[in-house]
Amino acid sequence: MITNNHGLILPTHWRDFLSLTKPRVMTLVVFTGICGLLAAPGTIHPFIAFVAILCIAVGAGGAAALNQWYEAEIDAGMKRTAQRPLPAGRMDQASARDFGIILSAGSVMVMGLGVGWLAAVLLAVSIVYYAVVYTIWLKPRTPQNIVVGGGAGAFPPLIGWVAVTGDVTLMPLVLFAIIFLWTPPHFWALALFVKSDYANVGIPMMPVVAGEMATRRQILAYTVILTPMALMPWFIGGAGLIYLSGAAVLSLLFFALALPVGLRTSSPEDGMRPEKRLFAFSIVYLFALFGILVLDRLIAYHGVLR
Ligand code: HEM
Ligand SMILES: CC(C)=CCC/C(C)=C/CC/C(C)=C/COP(=O)(O)OP(=O)(O)O
Repeated sequence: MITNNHGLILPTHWRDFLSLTKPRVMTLVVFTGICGLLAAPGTIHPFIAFVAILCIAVGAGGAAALNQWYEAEIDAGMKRTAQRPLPAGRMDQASARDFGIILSAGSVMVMGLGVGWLAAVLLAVSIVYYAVVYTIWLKPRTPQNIVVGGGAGAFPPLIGWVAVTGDVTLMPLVLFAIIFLWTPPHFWALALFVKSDYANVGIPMMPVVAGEMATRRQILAYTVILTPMALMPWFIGGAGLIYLSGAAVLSLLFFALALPVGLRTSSPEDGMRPEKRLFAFSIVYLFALFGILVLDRLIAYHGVLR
């Protein structure tokens, strides 16, 4: 039992600590980290690989806890986030902050000592990027917050890759760029249907500041440039034809779903179904794209399925 900021005694369940790590969102973060690790050329002891992935998961969770510690008041004002442990009063701020610091610092230390210091530095950069650069600096200030801030979520495959190879080459930078360009359509599709939430708490998300139409055009623009980047692993010789075909089909589908969202000219009255569909598919897209990359690489490196 702990006392929250309103002086109330409320039980903090272990599940509240788990939810501070945003486990559902982080599944994709961790998955792309695993894929970066599996797609990298080279070998890594399975136990060290496990430690590397655990550190990415724990570090991302720590950064998410720090994000929620800093944003407790904002979260209280939005329907989507009001039931989180801090705004709902199930946890005090110091516990969330300390939990976030311990997970963040612990994951970087273990990564450095157990896996390698380049991977640890990249993990530290991504944590600071999400918890400080995005959350504290960009998010409350500019509608470009998620364009720049999205870089934080693009680090995991790079970290996974570096855990194996120990250095940064073109291929993991392309994987970084894919997630970087994927983030705007992913988030702005959602922002279009939760726009009023962000407006209520004064967060300058793109649909709030530039309007719905400008956001729609930008979703389309990022989807268009995402496509060549998604195919890039094949062009630079980092992936084979299995990946190329999968990436082409997925990108075509993504574009087909972004088109009705991007080309709308009037305020929709269909419950924002195309926007919801695009948001849902954005998640399937990234899971599938990275999954196919791993399949392609496992076949190339080890002749799996041969
Ligand atoms: C600055 C960049 C990003 C922003 C602002 C953003 C925002 C959001 C928001 C608001 C949600 C709704 C779910 C929730 O309430 O937490 C969501 C869902 C999700 N995001 Fe993102 N996201 C970003 C980048 C990413 C990245 C880089 C990944 C993974 C690579 C990711 C993976 C997911 C997943 C898997 C979900 C679905 C979670 C569920 O099923 O509830 N997001 N995102
Ligand atoms: C390894 C490492 C540190 C990875 C970081 C991963 C990362 C930056 C993921 C971004 C995904 C995310 C939870 C965005 C939510 O934005 P928000 O916090 O603005 O959403 P909210 O409104 O739901 O709080």
